[in-house]
Amino acid sequence: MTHFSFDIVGFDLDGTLLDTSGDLTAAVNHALALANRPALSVEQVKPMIGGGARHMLKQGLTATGGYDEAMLDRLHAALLAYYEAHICVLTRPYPGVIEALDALAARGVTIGIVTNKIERFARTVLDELGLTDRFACILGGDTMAEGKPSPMPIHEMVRQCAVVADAKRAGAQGAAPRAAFVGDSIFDIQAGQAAGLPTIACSFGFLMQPVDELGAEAVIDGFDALIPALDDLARRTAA
Ligand SMILES: O=C(O)COP(=O)(O)O
Ligand SMILES: [Mg+2]
Repeated sequence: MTHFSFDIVGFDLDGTLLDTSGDLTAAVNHALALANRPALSVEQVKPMIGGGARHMLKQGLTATGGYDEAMLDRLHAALLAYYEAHICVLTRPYPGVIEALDALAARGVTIGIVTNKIERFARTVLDELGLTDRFACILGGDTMAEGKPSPMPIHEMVRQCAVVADAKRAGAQGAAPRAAFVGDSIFDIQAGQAAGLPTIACSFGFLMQPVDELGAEAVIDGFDALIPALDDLARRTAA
């Protein structure tokens, strides 16, 4: 008999649930072109994603000749305007995401999102893909006073998901709901661990360094591995 013992699973968005690299690369290249910089490839941009759009643009400008703050402010605004207008052209869920979210829902697991994307943009992409209603909460980089790697938005995600999880587990009062966090960047793993959650790293995401160096409690190579990894992690981290 297997009891699925995480009540709450939090997910990062970019590079974890969704491959947003094509649309983010187009937005960076739009900003770089305004500064007469050469375009970057999707593979060059991927490791620049995960710390929010401004972080990504800084990296793009550094890779193509440097920047000053005034230039960064101007191009950041242009990047966001372009991205908002072209936010879901190439963006798709990774293979197996829908099936994995269905399986979690069937098990009564409450799921939330903590991304460093602007919350409004995260909601727009998820709306366009018809996924918004699956999540008990969607927290962006601008939702709380601090974004990942701060544990602040992870704590808030757990707090909001727990309200839903507790309502589902009406008979199981007393024990706090158990939560895990799934992400692709060092910011995700640091934020999750700082909030006291076991973490799972996605090897297919926008890695800033080799996945084994992230220090996550588990690694998955695809969404077909998510449920077994969560089951295993729940067993290993049971009190
Ligand atoms: O860098 C971003 O814009 C968002 O990245 P995240 O969804 O991986 O947190
Ligand atoms: Mg990410």
